[in-house]
Amino acid sequence: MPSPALVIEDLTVAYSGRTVVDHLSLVAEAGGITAVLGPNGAGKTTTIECAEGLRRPDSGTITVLGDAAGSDRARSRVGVMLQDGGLPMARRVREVLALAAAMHASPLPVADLLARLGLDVVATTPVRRLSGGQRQRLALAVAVIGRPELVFLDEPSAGLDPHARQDVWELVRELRSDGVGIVLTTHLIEEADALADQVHVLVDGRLVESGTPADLIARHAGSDSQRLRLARPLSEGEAIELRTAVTAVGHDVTLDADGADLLVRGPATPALTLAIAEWCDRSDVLLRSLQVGDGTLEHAYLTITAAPR
Ligand SMILES: Nc1ncnc2c1ncn2[C@@H]1O[C@H](COP(=O)(O)OP(=O)(O)OP(=O)(O)O)[C@@H](O)[C@H]1O
Repeated sequence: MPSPALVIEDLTVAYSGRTVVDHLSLVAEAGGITAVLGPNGAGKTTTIECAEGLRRPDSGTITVLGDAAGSDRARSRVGVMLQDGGLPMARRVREVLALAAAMHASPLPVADLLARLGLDVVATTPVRRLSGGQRQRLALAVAVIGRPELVFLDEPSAGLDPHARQDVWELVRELRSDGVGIVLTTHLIEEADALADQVHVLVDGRLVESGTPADLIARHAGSDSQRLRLARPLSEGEAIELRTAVTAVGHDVTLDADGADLLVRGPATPALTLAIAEWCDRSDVLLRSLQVGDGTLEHAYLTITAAPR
């Protein structure tokens, strides 16, 4: 078995005395797609920046392709998707990619990459005139042009339209079939489900769950929870009323309300479904969907991140 692409051991990072990554250990296999998930502020970007060698940890060790993170050898074999700030705004798209290609011994052909990511139509456009999604795709192109062995992608399809997202997913899958390891962060659970071989979930700087998407679904999206999606977020008063309505009909039923997405934990029964529907009718709230033990990664993710710690 090849050695892992990334090994993080006991990583701790604090900002002004506040610990944001807390004794974190995780492994990303070579040639696979590893997704790092977690709520806003969980420490994902901080962790990835340490692995990229862009941020110095307070303690812990990170090994990238067998070398210390941030070492010249590790950097030369890794591709990093820079956010907007990293792109030269005055340069034209093709020029940016040509410059990036010139820094590598055996780069991918610039024209091919432009076409694959739908950037050929803006090849002569200055970066500052690109849309958010086009900049995102250019940043991805810069990350992969040097044929890296491991690529770090921070929210690779954030802000992309559905077609552009499919193009990015296709490129990521092609990289994997070429044996490239990919570590990505995302808030799109659908993206992790579509791409990831392994998923790690961070909450408050700690690793709280790891496994394949199927493992996580089996462990956390059983029939003992139901997910509701409402047409609008509930007020605090409405959330209390709905909580009262569902707990009145079931033993051990609890409700987590976060915006318009709600998680009802407890045995699914027809009485519970009726209580939810009746409450929606009384309160004039449209129920967009109700999934019972739906077996999706999103359901598992919501259960994992809602659990009290
Ligand atoms: N340079 C910094 N100085 C101080 N605090 C920081 C700095 N960078 C990040 N933080 C804090 O560290 C915590 C973790 O941030 P980080 O960006 O790693 O989280 P994240 O999981 O990537 O979040 P998001 O999903 O919102 O991008 C947050 O509370 C953030 O406010």
